[in-house]
Amino acid sequence: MTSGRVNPQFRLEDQGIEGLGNVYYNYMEPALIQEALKRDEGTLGNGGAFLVTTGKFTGRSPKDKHVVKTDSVIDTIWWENNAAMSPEGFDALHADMLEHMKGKDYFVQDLVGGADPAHAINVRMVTELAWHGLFIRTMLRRPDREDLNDFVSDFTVINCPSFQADPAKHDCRSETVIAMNFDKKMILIGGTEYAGENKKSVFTLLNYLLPEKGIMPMHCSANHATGNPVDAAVFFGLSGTGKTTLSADPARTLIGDDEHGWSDRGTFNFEGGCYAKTINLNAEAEPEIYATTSKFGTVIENMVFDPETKELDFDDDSLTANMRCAYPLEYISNASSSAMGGHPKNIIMLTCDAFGVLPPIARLTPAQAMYHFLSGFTSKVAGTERGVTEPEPTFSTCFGAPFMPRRPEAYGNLLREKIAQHGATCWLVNTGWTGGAYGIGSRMPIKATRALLTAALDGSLVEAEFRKDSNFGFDVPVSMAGVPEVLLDPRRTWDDQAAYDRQAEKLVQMFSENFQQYLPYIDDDVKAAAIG
Ligand SMILES: Nc1ncnc2c1ncn2[C@@H]1O[C@H](COP(=O)(O)OP(=O)(O)O)[C@@H](O)[C@H]1O
Ligand SMILES: C=C(OP(=O)(O)O)C(=O)O
Ligand SMILES: [Mn+2]
Repeated sequence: MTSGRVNPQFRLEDQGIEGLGNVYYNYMEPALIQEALKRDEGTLGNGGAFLVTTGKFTGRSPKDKHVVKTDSVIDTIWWENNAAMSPEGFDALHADMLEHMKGKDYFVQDLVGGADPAHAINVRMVTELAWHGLFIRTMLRRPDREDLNDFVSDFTVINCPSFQADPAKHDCRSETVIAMNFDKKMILIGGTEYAGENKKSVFTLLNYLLPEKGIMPMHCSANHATGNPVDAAVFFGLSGTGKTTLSADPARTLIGDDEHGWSDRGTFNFEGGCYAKTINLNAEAEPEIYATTSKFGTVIENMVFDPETKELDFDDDSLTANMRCAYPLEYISNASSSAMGGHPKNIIMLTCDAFGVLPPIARLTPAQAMYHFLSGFTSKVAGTERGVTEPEPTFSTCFGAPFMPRRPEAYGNLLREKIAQHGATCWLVNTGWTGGAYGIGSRMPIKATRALLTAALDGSLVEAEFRKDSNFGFDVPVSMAGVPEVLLDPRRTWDDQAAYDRQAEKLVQMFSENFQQYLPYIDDDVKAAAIG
């Protein structure tokens, strides 16, 4: 049996996917929730939210992500960062997955990645779980119902959590697999229920496709001054650094919380929804995000709740610290309906410094911005990747290495050209530790980060007095209304200032060692901005 709305010329059979049980094409939210409940995939929460747990996998499995080594991509993929899979391994995986799918029900969502129609791609998501259908429908962009009648996908993603890969046969690392085949225009996901893999696969795909069109794909959130889309800002950052939290600013209009493109026309969201962390989510501090957790269709992943009242426990991280809610952009009252904005006037690079060395904000020259973008210094935050249980310092180039199929310079050079062309002001913002390293100090108060960002974005911060940081060479404001002055000078926040100096020296050394790999690829001005 098949039901729902689909292009009659582009059914699963037309893609060689046959022998399934029931196929549900483009079911809308209430119908997906009904099917998910029927299958006991989760439970209904307050306001019609849908609550699920994902078992063993509650974060991404970056080591299980593979790119298929076909001739057409052999010279463009950054193989040091992307595990290869042989075409033969992929074909075996594909065949075995299709066999495994036989007789089982599947959900198909025909969706769009990219809010700017000029640069959008059609993505068909085929999911074993009804709630994965609901998740990805929430997260990507939903075409008009009528447009489904002639929808043909550019790429197809099949997500089958009950499938277990065989490393010997499928040329992968474990039973969990995310395999991207750019020639066959297909992504196969197996052995994990963590919903984030769905959206980050599409992101990785766009990160591959868009640079060829001169579009800079960015792991960033974005917003603009309310009433003035031309005054846009982007916030780069690896998972857990504050993209979602800091872009939801009541004083500004939200463009998106995680993945954007920068074209000749300005910034555009790839997605139509947000995916926020709910750990310690607080109604006073984050009222808008908090409110989405009791709205219809919000997908709530791995949160502990009271079975009688369905009340959520925001402090209980016993399932994972990476508990999440996924909701459509419209659930944030000041979200942009077009999900587009102008060329970024300000570029923020968020870093979660677990060493407590970096200042809460620093102004970067364009060369320093390029240096920090390529370096991507930050921490992996607990729960976001399998095996990470406490903040783990890392250099994640482009602030999103796990999602970058091309070499870092491909993205770095595009960003650099665009910064030069549009005269963006760049900032490095530490949302990590202050008053000592992780274990001694504390996380930067969100209030201070917000106050500094507000001043950066409204133009008042550039007027402040700055000091040149002797370790890192960037400009740090000396004082700012609403922010305790001591906070601006991390050395003074430490009890033991000699210990600060030692830690800073160590970090400078780490930057310098990490950057060696980029020296052959960069210009002299960026070399001059290098640290150490
Ligand atoms: N100074 C700060 N700035 C931003 N986030 C902070 C700060 N201090 C603590 N946090 C917490 O860190 C987490 C940031 O996560 P999130 O905004 O989801 O990051 P991302 O979207 O980049 O993955 C949130 O749980 C937030 O409450
Ligand atoms: C969905 C994710 O992204 P982020 O934490 O950057 O929002 C993830 O890393 O799994
Ligand atoms: Mn986020």
